[in-house]
Amino acid sequence: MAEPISFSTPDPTVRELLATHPQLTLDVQCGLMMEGVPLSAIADEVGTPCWVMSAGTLRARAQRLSGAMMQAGLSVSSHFAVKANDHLAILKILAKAGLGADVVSAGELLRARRAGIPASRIVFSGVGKTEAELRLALAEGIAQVNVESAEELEILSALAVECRREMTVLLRVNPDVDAGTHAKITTGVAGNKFGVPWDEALALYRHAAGLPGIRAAGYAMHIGSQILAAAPFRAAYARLAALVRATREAGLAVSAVDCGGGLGICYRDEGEGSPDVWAGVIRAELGDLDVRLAIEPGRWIAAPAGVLLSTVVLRKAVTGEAPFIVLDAAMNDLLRPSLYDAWHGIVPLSPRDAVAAAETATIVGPVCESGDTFAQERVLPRLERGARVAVLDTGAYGAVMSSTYNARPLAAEVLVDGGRWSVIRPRQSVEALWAGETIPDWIKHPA
Ligand SMILES: Cc1ncc(COP(=O)(O)O)c(C=O)c1O
Ligand SMILES: N[C@@H](CCCC[NH3+])C(=O)O
Repeated sequence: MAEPISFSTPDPTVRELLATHPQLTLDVQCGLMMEGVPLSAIADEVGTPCWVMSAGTLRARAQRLSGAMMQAGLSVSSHFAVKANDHLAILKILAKAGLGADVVSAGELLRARRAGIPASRIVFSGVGKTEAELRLALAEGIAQVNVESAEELEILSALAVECRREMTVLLRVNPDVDAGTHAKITTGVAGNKFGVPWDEALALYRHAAGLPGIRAAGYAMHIGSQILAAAPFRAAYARLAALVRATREAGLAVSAVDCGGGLGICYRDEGEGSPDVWAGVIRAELGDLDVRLAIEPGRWIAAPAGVLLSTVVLRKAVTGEAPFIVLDAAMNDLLRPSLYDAWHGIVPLSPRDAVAAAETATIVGPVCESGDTFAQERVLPRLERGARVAVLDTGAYGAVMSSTYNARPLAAEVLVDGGRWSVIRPRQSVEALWAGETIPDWIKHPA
């Protein structure tokens, strides 16, 4: 019989991870804890797979970010990138912490409004806003639309005139700066679909300033996500500052600059993006422009606040190779490893989930895709059938990117807040999967 691993001296793979994840603690008896709540108790009651979010971590990180901006002497509006986590409870917590919303669809706009975020604190980004979405933005009277092309500008102007409204517009500029992140989440190099090429931006801004229904107020930028170094931000903001100065020299007013989001977190051992460094770069490059400054953080605030709980369905031995550990969570729940080869920490929930010393194993989901792999040949405490684990840093781009592929219902969602916790979205039923589907009569009853 294997000796249980002592959680008072946890396995080094677990210890190293938890050293960079202070939002989670380890209790000798109860195992992994979030805000004093044993995650195994949530798994017992709600079952797995199950997303768990920490309200306290969300609040602390939102405060840490705005504190860093203030410390740098900046007055910056923060608009949470709703795409990172659009649950109403999460948006409500962040709204109460003083954040507005950066939205990219009518659905996100309406979610933000539903969560109580005032229209005056909502900005609308995105490369392909439909006419219906722009009409909604005008009708709601949101703070600003970040326009991404000459074509969008014309459409918005015509709609604003038709609706007898005026919309504040920031032109999203593509600075052609490599954010040094994964190619699929890089948005600010030439060839990306996002924004207006920076050397064409002034001409378009001049045009915008003369269009009816449009109030050209400034420029926006977002160069990518999971950015850990200061250099890409510095290079991009320097281009933005030069553009603001050139625009003013051309006799046009500029009153606002939106710096985008993108600050990265520590998934493994890479260290996390520093809010102080980010604030310092904004201050150095844009601080003396006398403009309203804004940021659009998503991942940095929400990712470390969440975990995905899962159970080992079975161990599959492969002669001469690392065994497969098949979880009940899959790529339909957490897509990031399949889509970006993203690394997420995996930690046993309690001492009884990790009964033997570490081994090398490949952690997969049950979906019929070879890409449904959470971790390739990872050294982890040995996980037996029925063992439960937490997949870390899934509070951003986790539940929001889920699908029901392979007819797998959406997982339950739980919110922990101090000692309390509550299910904030029950597990989807199997029946709900086909609830909206109909079979035409001519197929049901062929003549
Ligand atoms: C326009 C825009 N703003 C903000 C964000 C948020 O980025 P992050 O979650 O990396 O902070 C994104 C996503 O990358 C985005 O596309
Ligand atoms: N979905 C990406 C981030 C993309 C951000 C959207 N521009 C991720 O999970 O890392």
